[in-house]
Amino acid sequence: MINANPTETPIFLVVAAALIDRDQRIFVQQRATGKQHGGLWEFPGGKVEPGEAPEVALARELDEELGINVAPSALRPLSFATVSSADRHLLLLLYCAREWTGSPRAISAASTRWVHVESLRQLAMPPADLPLVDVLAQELSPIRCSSGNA
Ligand SMILES: Nc1nc2c([nH]c(=O)n2[C@H]2C[C@H](O)[C@@H](COP(=O)(O)OP(=O)(O)OP(=O)(O)O)O2)c(=O)[nH]1
Repeated sequence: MINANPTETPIFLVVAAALIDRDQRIFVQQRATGKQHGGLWEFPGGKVEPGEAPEVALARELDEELGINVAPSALRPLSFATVSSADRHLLLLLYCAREWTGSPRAISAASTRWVHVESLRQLAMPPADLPLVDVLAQELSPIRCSSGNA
């Protein structure tokens, strides 16, 4: 049951990125078994630490999880989703990025894939991600999430 007392239910702020390559494919990774939502596919990212700016947190997570360097200024806000449970309100901020240095590789994830947005719908993802995939599909047709190099 969702806690009705707002003072007792913290916001759990998570940032994630849709990395988009020149073929309009999106990078996703499979969460390791043993973690919450283990085995499901997600956008790379993670928790915002206290005092951290969201874009800085996301750049840090992309470095830690994928070994790539993304300038916080290259992260463009795309959409957000919320999922409330008894102990927290998950607030998931989705950004997109088309520019980074390095090649994304699985450092902590079980597996990784580059997929077109229509194929994203075939993958099992956490509930918060489902509306975000719809927004991503809208953004990619026609291309609105561009940085001029696509
Ligand atoms: N990164 C990411 N997390 C997501 C997505 N969708 C979704 O519900 N989540 C949830 C799953 C987790 O409850 C939370 C992220 O927490 P996490 O534990 O993976 O974050 P983290 O990398 O900072 O954690 P840690 O393993 O370093 O402790 O957000 C998504 O697309 N990407």
